[in-house]
Amino acid sequence: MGGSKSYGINCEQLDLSYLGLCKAPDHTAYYFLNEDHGLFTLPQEDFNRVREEYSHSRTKNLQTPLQVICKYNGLVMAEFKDDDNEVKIHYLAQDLLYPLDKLTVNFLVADEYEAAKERLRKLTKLCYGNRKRNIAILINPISGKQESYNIYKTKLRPMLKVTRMNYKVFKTDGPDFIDKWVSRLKFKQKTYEEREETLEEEDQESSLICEYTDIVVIGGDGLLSLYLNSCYKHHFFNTLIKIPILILPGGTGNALSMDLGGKNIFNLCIKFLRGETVKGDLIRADFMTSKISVLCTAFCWGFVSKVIEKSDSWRGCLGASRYTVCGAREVLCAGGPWSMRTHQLSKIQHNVSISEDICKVSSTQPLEEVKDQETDESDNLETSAVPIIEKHDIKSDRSCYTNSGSYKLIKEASMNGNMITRGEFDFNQEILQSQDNQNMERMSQLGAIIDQRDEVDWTNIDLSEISIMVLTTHECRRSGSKEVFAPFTRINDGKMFLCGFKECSKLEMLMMMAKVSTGKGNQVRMSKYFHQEVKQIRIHPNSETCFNVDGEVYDSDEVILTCLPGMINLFGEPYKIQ
Ligand SMILES: Nc1ncnc2c1ncn2[C@@H]1O[C@H](COP(=O)(O)OP(=O)(O)OP(=O)(O)O)[C@@H](O)[C@H]1O
Repeated sequence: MGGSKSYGINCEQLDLSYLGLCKAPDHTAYYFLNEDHGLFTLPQEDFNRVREEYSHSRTKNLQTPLQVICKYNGLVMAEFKDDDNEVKIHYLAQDLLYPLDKLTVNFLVADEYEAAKERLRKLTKLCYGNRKRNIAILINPISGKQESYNIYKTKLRPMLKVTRMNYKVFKTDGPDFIDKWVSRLKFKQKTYEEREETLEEEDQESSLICEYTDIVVIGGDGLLSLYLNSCYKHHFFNTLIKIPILILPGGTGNALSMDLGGKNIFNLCIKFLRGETVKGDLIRADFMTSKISVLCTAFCWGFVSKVIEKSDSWRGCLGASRYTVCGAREVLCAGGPWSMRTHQLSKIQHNVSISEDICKVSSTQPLEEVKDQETDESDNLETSAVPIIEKHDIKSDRSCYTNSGSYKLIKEASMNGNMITRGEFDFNQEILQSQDNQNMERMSQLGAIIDQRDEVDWTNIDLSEISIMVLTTHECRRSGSKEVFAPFTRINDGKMFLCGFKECSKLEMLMMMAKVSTGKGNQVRMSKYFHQEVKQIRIHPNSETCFNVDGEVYDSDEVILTCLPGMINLFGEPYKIQ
């Protein structure tokens, strides 16, 4: 048994009625379960003294320290063997050296076993609820240091196994994988009971549920971005975007995962098991030409974009430090003396405008077109192109799906509170009939109204004195370092910020980069750093520069970027603002 810690517990906090008592296999210790403190233990010789102490103490302060095995939130799951009166408790050890540990206790008395079982069931239900989950795990094997699969195998999988959740694992085999995978997702209509739970959601699309209840992305920000953008193009974006996402840091930068507690993967997994989510902000990018996309991390151009583009070829040899090394090189190696102004390197010449208030903007491509292209393309795809590498199906229920790929749907309707019809109909036909309504609804929900692009009051920002500019909705931490770029904003604050460095010399630029890398947020106090909250910005690129959208390189094009507050559900918890 690893990782026990000793500390005294104030008896005022202990409700002894919640305590369970069981004997250790070697009869030398007693174990307690408590909703506030989790699982703790006491040597046998101390037990009677503590009980005495408790019953006589007026202050209810225990002098004898208890050994805490795991805090309440570290309790993962319990297994029961009725024949042997045995309980196996899986928990997170506190030293995290061997994080997932287990304790097996055999009860000598059947009644005690039954009582402990009851308490453990209650505790784990409090922890994880009763929600039936079917989890899709998407792994990018080439991202970052190629650790994604290992993260799954050593950290997430053990927890999923003991909690007996249904899950399927998919390994990406190239850049197109996610798009194909999303286009093949299956949906079914909510049952009568499921719809009862969400009475307010009565429209066609809200009554659908995806085959997966949770998505786990193990890779970098690029992989998450690919997933979100594939969802964005899907017919049922409104349904897909509600599916909560866990991002485990398998990539290089892992900015969003780091901001949600990804530094401690075990704690993040526990939050995932317990269903602890936050509403995250997204950015919608409307490009003048064909592409419409959503961003979850940052939109960069100029210097930053150039560094990210160049550093991609250094992926193999430098790993996570490629951005820092490449950034420093860009500043230092471009011609000219030390006093040279860095804006000459970055060549930011865009016009940027900020709208006065939250306004609706135009969509440059009718969404029907996007959707039709997708449908045509996905029809030609082979299902076998999506490799399932692992499947863990506790209670497989595929009765709703037919083998043909199109699937049947059991429709339940009610009249006077009773279910009166139960028939099957072709779901694809229904999709065709409802396409127009869905797209209008979806666009209005996203704040996109066609042909109002020029009705917005735009204010120009003078870029002549700016060296670096980034648009983001969260802190932008980096794994493998302490770096924090925008320490004043959080993924769930409903805000989007334009931030960066004003024109500075090479030396000042390097100093600023050094401040960012300490992670203390001191750059914010420097006069050359700026940040400004914006609802929407428009960029007119007038040079041959590229954009960087969540780490992926895009050709530059006129674009309007709009904040979509609270659009996604993400597992984890952002850092508290100091
Ligand atoms: N199997 C694969 N083979 C080749 N490329 C892939 C594969 N799977 C995904 N990709 C591509 O890998 C790119 C990078 O992915 P990802 O964001 O996961 O890692 P990263 O760039 O190392 O991390 P970060 O974005 O945090 O810096 C994406 O553009 C994606 O299209």
